[in-house]
Amino acid sequence: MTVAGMSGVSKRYGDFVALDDVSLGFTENRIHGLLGRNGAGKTTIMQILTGQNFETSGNVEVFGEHPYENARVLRDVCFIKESQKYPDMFAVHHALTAASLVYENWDGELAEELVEEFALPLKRRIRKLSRGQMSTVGIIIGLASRAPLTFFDEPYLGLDAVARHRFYDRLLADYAEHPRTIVLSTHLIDEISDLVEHVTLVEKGRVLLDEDTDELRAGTATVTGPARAVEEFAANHTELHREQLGGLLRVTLSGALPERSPEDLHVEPVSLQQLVVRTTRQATGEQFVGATNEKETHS
Ligand SMILES: Nc1ncnc2c1ncn2[C@@H]1O[C@H](COP(=O)(O)OP(=O)(O)OP(=O)(O)O)[C@@H](O)[C@H]1O
Repeated sequence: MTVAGMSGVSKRYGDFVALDDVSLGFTENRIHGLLGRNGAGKTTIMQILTGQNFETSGNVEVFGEHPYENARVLRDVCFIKESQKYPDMFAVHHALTAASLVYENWDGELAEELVEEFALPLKRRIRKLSRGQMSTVGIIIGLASRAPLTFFDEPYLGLDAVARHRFYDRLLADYAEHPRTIVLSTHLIDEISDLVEHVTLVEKGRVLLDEDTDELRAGTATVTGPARAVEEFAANHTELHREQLGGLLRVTLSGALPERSPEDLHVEPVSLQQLVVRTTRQATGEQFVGATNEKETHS
């Protein structure tokens, strides 16, 4: 069941089109990855779904209703973002107390455990916190709120790799015990590729991919071999990427791939990071020649 979605949504700021006919849905009790380059429109999508912004046209529904100024909907929604503002005098414990009053599923014990685990100074004023500590406040609120619909918009800024992985582990463990709908927007695709069950990729205000992670992986492969054999295999598939390696050709393909491939071809899975980069390049018509120009991280 879709708990939050939009269909045919556009968002304009003056002449600028931030969202262009976007249709997507976030399914109940799933971890979703909302991916895309800087300025793609991810935050705008999350703002609209959390009633903090308004679509120019199209339909938006969260728990069956429009979220804007809708207390009934918004009490079940938690939006964690880097730019969260707190009153000047607020210390960390004030922020946690405020959150405990807002979210009816708030788990105070979990919040306490996380404060200890992330070594967060409870009495320190929020404006004195380091960037990573600020992110930790958001992560703790996002997890302990147990809101049926939780958005994390790049929740890790300033956090070191150990703390980020602690967050992913905690998120997964808590989600296993208390399933809910979680939308994670991030640029660190490799780090979350085993976490997200569904991927929505946006680019320049349009949706490029909206698919379950398993299906995406199953429907994509990199095929390497003698050029003619690869060309034959590649016919009738969408080509995301092509590299010539001397006499060999390597292509990344998407679409229903045959279960068996000819013996002279080497077929490898594609990481989510590669898939996202290649799909985005293909959609934007960016051409990269040869392997040396590839600045991708491989997982
Ligand atoms: N209030 C505004 N007025 C004008 N343009 C805006 C406004 N808010 C956002 N935009 C533009 O809309 C586009 C989408 O922005 P958005 O913040 O949704 O991107 P994003 O995918 O979250 O990017 P990032 O990964 O860099 O955070 C950007 O080009 C941004 O500059």
